[in-house]
This record gives sequence, C-alpha cells and structure tokens, in this order.
Amino acid sequence: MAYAAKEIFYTLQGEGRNAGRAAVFCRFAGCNLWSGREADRASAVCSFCDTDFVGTDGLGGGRFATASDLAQAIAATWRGGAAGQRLVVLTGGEPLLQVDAALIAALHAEAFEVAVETNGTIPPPPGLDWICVSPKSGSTLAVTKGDELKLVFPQHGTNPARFEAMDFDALLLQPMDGPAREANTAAAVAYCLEHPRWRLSLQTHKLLGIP
Ligand SMILES: C[S@@+](CC[C@H](N)C(=O)[O-])C[C@H]1O[C@@H](n2cnc3c(N)ncnc32)[C@H](O)[C@@H]1O
Ligand SMILES: Nc1nc2[nH]cc(C(=O)O)c2c(=O)[nH]1
Ligand code: SF4
Ligand SMILES: [Mg+2]
Repeated sequence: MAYAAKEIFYTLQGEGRNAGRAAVFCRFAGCNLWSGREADRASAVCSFCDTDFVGTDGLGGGRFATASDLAQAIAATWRGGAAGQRLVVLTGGEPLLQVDAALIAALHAEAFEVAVETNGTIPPPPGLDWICVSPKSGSTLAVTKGDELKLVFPQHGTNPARFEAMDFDALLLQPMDGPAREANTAAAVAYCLEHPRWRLSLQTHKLLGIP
C-alpha cells in the first residue's frame, strides 16, 4: 500500500511519558475527525487541532509507494547514530488510517521502536511498541487499552473519570492549546492535584520553540 506523509522530522518527543526522548516524527496526511480546512473546523468532530496535516508538502513529506520506501526515509531522518535507541512516532492527522503491519515490520527492520499517537477511533494493527490514545469528545472510542491515555483538557462532554477503568498504564491530562491555554493549564493542574491518578502532560516542544 502507498503512504502519504505531510512531513518527516527529527526532534524530541514533547508530550506524554516519553517527553524528552529523541524521535523521528512521521506525520501522516489526513484525519477522520476533521478535513484540516479552516472552513470546516467549527463543524468538525475534533475542532481544537493544533496541526496542519493536509497534503504532502512539508519538510520530508511525500508519497511513498511501499512500506520499505517510507521506512528508509524515516531511517535517513534519524540523527542519533547507529547505537542509539531509535524511536519513531507515527502521528498525523490520524496515523491509523494508513499504518499497517507491513510498515511496522519495515520500521522494526530499520531498528526502530514504533510509537503511535492516535485519536483511538480505529483499532491499531498488531506490533506497535507504544500506543498513545487521545480521545475526542463526540467520537466513538475503539481503543480502550494502551501505554498511555492523553486527554486534551478540558473537553466539553468528557469527564476524565470515564477512562479510569480502561487498561492504560498512564493517565495524562494535556491542557488544550488555543486562546484559553492559560486557564486550561490551571484547570488541568487543579484536576491532577485532586485526582492523583492523573498526571500533567505539557507540550514541552512549544515551550522550547522546537518542532
Ligand atoms: C495532532 S494529534 C495527531 C494524532 C491523532 N490524530 C490524535 O489526535 O491523537 C497529536 C496530539 O496533539 C494533541 N492536540 C491536538 N490539538 C491540541 C491542542 N489544541 N492542545 C493540546 N493538544 C492538542 C492531540 O490530542 C494528540 O494527542
Ligand atoms: N516535539 C513534538 N512532540 C510531539 N508529540 C506529539 C506530537 C504530535 O503532533 O503528534 C508532537 C509534535 O508535533 N512535536
Ligand atoms: S483527531 Fe488528531 S489530527 Fe485529527 S483533528 Fe483531532 S487532534 Fe487533529
Ligand atoms: Mg503536535
């Protein structure tokens, strides 16, 4: 199968339990919860997205005919040397519209640990090494287990408590970026203080000014 990537870049994972770790990010084009067009944002299921995932015109982006072609492009973007703990984060857009067993196998053959950032509406293929699910109000959650659940907070119509019985190793609140970022951060801090199963996830790459 062919793959469409908006961009492929090397940076530090900014969010979640792997924050601070060097990784190649592969941002797949397209999402099932928003078209990516500003004109559609207000009516989208997910309306707070901070990301441009339309097209294949970003740094390192393009169309890749085979899993091996994409894995090689990702490997060529890694700058941590041969001995490093290679990590790739598959994100988007919604990566699980495109990620399949062939791509995971090709990335493992290039010695990558394979992490995914998903909205949780599409069951993942087997073989992923790290699954981060970030549920969206108004969508149906299909993925109820994984390594971390990272809820953008607050979201109208979503009480974090509903995720506590699911099978995630870590529960994280990430303040919603946008015009109310400061108030959302204060609300997330207050929630974590009162509900210690939840930890704060800051978007540290934005604080640092790195991609
Ligand atoms: C752009 S999404 C791509 C992956 C996938 N579609 C998802 O939503 O999980 C990457 C991460 O950014 C988070 N995110 C998106 N917009 C955000 C915002 N305005 N503030 C905080 N986090 C945001 C998402 O919830 C997700 O955890
Ligand atoms: N540094 C950095 N860390 C990230 N973690 C998740 C991201 C995403 O957009 O999926 C992201 C991103 O865009 N940049
Ligand atoms: S599901 Fe993810 S990529 Fe899609 S619009 Fe929401 S935050 Fe953006
Ligand atoms: Mg991002």
